[in-house]
Formats: sequence, structure tokens, C-alpha cells
Amino acid sequence: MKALRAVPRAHLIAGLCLVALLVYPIINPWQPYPQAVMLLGFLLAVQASSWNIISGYAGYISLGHSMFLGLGSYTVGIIAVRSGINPLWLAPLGGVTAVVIAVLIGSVVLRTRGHAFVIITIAMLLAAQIFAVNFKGFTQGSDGITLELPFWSRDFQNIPFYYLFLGLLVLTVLFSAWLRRTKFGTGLVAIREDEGKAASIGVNTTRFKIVAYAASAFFIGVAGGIYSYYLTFINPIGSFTILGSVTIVLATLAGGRGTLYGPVVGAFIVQLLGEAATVYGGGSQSRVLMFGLALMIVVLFVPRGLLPTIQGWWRRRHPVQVEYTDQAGALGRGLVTAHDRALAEVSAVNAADAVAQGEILLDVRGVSKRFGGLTAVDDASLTVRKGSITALIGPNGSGKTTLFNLITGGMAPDSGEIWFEGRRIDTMRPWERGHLGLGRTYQVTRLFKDMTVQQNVVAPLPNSRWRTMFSDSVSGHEAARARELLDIVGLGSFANQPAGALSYGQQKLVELAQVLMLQPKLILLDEPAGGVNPSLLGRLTEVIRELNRSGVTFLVVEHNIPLVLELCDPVVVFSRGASIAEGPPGTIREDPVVLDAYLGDDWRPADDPAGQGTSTREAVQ
Ligand SMILES: Nc1ncnc2c1ncn2[C@@H]1O[C@H](COP(=O)(O)OP(=O)(O)OP(=O)(O)O)[C@@H](O)[C@H]1O
Repeated sequence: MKALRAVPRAHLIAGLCLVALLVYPIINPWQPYPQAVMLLGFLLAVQASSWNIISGYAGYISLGHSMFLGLGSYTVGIIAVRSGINPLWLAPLGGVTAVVIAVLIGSVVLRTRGHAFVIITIAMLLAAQIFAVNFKGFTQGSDGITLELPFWSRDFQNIPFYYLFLGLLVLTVLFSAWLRRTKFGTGLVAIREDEGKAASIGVNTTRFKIVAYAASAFFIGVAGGIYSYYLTFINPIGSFTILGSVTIVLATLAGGRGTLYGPVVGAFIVQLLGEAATVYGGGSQSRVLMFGLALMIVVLFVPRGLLPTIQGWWRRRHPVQVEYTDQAGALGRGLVTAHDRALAEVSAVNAADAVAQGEILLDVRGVSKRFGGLTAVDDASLTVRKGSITALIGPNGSGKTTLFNLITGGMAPDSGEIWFEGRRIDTMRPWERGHLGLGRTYQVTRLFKDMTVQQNVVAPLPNSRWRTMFSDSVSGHEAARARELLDIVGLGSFANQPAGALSYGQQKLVELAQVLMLQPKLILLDEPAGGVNPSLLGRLTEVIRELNRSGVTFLVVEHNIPLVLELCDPVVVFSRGASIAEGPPGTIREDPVVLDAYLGDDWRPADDPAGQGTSTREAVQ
């Protein structure tokens, strides 16, 4: 009983519904029509649940997904007619064809972002239809393919298909639930929320999208194979219809895009509405009208979908009491053991580097970046040595953040080279740089606001191994490590809060924990102190120092000069897109060039009011 109580309510309800659906044909066996309506509902739910992987989790809208149903049907139909093998045994081949085509299309289209994908998916659906009409030797053109009748007795009516589609639906939902639990699933949501940020934390966005697209095609392809046997006839118009795709989209939007059960609930609503429209509305045209109306209602009144809307309403009526914990409280309870353990892990990764302190870790050589007529970074050079906390300071607009973007791969330089640990990285993709141990935080935090704090921290991928990609992000080693990193920054008690609900300063700390998940060798911190209160700032500097002692190198952009002078050595000063001075903090604060360009008179020594001192560059020469 206790174990049953631990199961989330949604899973319990889903389990009960499944039991009801399993016994329905047994207690009500002589009803072929409702059985047919239900099995078509299962078929739509399989498609919606699959579509949800690429379009719900990853946010890439495919408007041609019914193509995979047609591809599955044709694969099975063509092979069955030629070989005489029963179509049911061939159904998995429908899934394989769908995956192969999805990988081929995805490899080209998913390298882009945005609307191109939507349009090309529609084009592919129409192309598949044209192919089926014109390659008559293969597909029998518009005449279609007629398959053998099911081998079982007519007395069984639709019951075998009912159970086949129900079984496929259960597999699809279990697969979707498993995917969402993995780091792959978390990565897909990260792509949906902020693709650039996802890439910077080691998510190979291209590979993730292609795999998601293929995963979203497999069960639809299998379903297509079974469907062809159910219909015993396939033709181009019926198999590659845009209305099929629209129905999938409508079902998922109605139930709740990005949720596990939303697409299933939506599929049944749409299926029943469509059936009611056909029966009571005088034919299949009224079905189209009904879908159009339903789409308008969903978009206007339940844009998040039915399940998330009901969930939101329920949470408002039954709010979960959260103990109020300000940051001081959270820090007070620091879990020393977990904290020490996590630090030890970081040290283990960087131990070898710590020994080799002083070597050049990052080498920026003559890099430039222009935005139209503005040269934001102008032939800039900079080195960061292993084991240092190097500061990069300079006036607003001097190109510091742009340089960070060039180093981490958010932007490509117009000229120059960037080397990290002896390897040239300026042509690498952002996630490859992340896998080398290059992490960053942002001036304005870029957490994934719809995820919990823990999901945010668990999301980064320190390498490109498939095993890491499909490791469990909810429990197990990765989740435990994320919790330990949250303890390091004193936010362990906030693990299950939505990231968007945290204060700005707390979000900065979560972003630091997130970057630590990459097991970085070098962390670029973009204004870590901005908007952070003094007690949090104390914690932040303490964490930076501890990490640095354990071997992590830092490059810090910061306007809080006392903090820079206390924490960093050396200090590099930027002005107009290039370095104008570099040296230890004590020298930099008195450098007349720096005083003129950035620090101003407040920092000018009392005995040098006219600014006659020697510049750092001159002193070095
Ligand atoms: N994507 C962009 N498109 C056009 N101009 C840009 C872009 N990004 C930065 N700039 C311009 O490049 C210059 C350098 O900006 P950048 O953000 O790198 O400066 P910064 O030193 O980080 O400033 P701050 O200290 O205020 O954060 C600015 O003039 C800015 O307007």
C-alpha cells in the first residue's frame, strides 16, 4: 500500500484506464463499431505520443508526420504482396523504414533552426504522395495495393486489432516516458527552451534532434504496417494525407504538448469528436469543420492543452506548502559531506591540471568580430594560464561578452585563432568545446525556466558518449551528482522548485552549479556578481576560490572592481575590443592608461592626481 502511494497520481490513473481498456472487449464483446472507434483512437494516440517527442519535448514542429504512417503501410504492403508473408510479421519493418527516412531527412533539415523544418516536413509528405502515385511498378500507383484478409475468424471482429494497437500504444507511452527521464530527454527540453544555451552545456543539438526525429517516427511506422493489414487496402491519397498530420497536431495540442499523457488524452478527445461529427454532422466534411473549430478553441482558451490547464487549476486549489528558505537559511544547512564529496570529484578531474599550473590553457590570438560597421572585438589577444583566476575588465561595450561568445562558440570570429589546451577550437561546435572542458555562465542568466532547478543542473553533457546521453537524469549517479553540486552552491533545498521561481542571484548560483556538471577545466564567468546580494556574493567568491584550489581555472568578466582586485590575478583590461593592459591587480589599479580608460578618478592614487604614473605595459617592457 505504501509503495502504491509513492506512485504519482497520473501513473495510477493511467494504470486504471489501461485495465478498463483491457477488459472492455471481454465484457462487451459484440460491439465491432465502438471497438473500431477505440482502436482508431489508439492509433491516433500512438502517432500523437510519438510526434510529442520531436515537437513537444524538442519543440520542432513537424506538419508532415502522418507520412511515417504511410511509409510503414507501403513498406509492409509492398513486401507482403510480393513475398506472401503475413503483414503483421512485417510491421516492425515499417518502423525501420520510417526511422531510416527520418534520419535522412533529419540530417539535412535539422541542422537549421526554425520554420524551414516545418515547411520541409509538409513538402516531404506531399513528395511521398507524388512518389506513391507515380512509381506504379513499385506502389501500383493510384490503384493502390490490396492485401490479404486477416487470418483469424470473422467472429473475433476487431478484437485482435484492438489489442494490437493498444499494445503498441502502451509501448509508445513507456518509450516516451523512458526517453523523458534520460539526459537525452532533458536535453530535448533544453533545446526547446534555449537551443544556443543547450549547445553551450555540451548538448550536441544536431545529433539530439535527428535522434528525436527518428525516435518519433518508429512507432508510427510500425502502426502503419498494422493499419495496412486492418484496412487490407492502401493508396497514395489515404496514406499520405495532410489531414492525418493536422489531426496528430490537434490531438497533442488539445491534450498538452510536452507532457506524457496529454497526447493520449487529446487523441481520444479528437477521435471521439471526429466520430461524432461524422455520425451526427452528415459526413466526413463536417469532421474537417469540427477539427478547425477545435483548433481555434484550443489556441484561444487552452493554449497549454487540457492536462497542463487542469494540473495548474488543481495546484492553485491545493497548493503544496513550501517552507520559506532565504539563501542564508539554505546555506546554514549546507550538507558538508555531499559538498566535500562533490568538490573531491571536481578535484579528481582537474588534479593533473593543478599540478601543471602556469601553462597556457586558453590562447586567443588576434581575434576580430565585426557587427556591420562596428568592430566589437578588434584583433584581440589574451592568454589564460592554468590554475589562475584571470579577470577581464573594461568599459561597457568594450567587447568582453562578445569575446566570451567567440571563445565558447556562440559566434564565429571573422579572423584570428583560439586555442584551448593546445588544440585549436575556433572551428569547433559549441558542444565540442564544452566536452573539452570549457564552460560558461551568462551575464543575464539563461536557465531553462520550465525545468526544475535539479533538471537544469543535470542537463549538461560532459562528453559525447551514447551511454551518458541515455543515462537516467531523475535518479542514479547523474541526479545524485546534480544534487551534490547544488549543495556546493547552497541551493540543495531548492532542487525541486521551478528554476524560473528563484531569485536572480539564486539563478546565478544554479548556473554555476550547472556549468560544474560539465566537469570544466576553464569556466568563463560573465558578471557573476551582477544583481547578487552581499551574503550571496560572499558565498559565490568562496565557491570560486574552493573550485580554483581544486584545479578549476577561471576567466571572470566583472564590473565590481573591489571583488576583482581581491579575487583575481592577473587582470586583463579591455577597451574598444582589445586588451590595453594586463598584470597583477595591484599594478592594474594604478595604471594611468586603465585609470583613464575605465577606472576613473575615484581610483587614482592621492599622490598622483594628474595621472603621471607608469602604465603596466611600460612597466613590463
Ligand atoms: N549580436 C550583436 N549584434 C550587433 N552588435 C552587437 C552584438 N553583440 C554585441 N554587439 C555590440 O558589440 C559591442 C560590444 O558588446 P559587448 O556586449 O561584447 O560588450 P561588453 O564589454 O560585454 O559590455 P558590458 O560590460 O556592458 O556587458 C557593443 O557595442 C554591442 O552593442
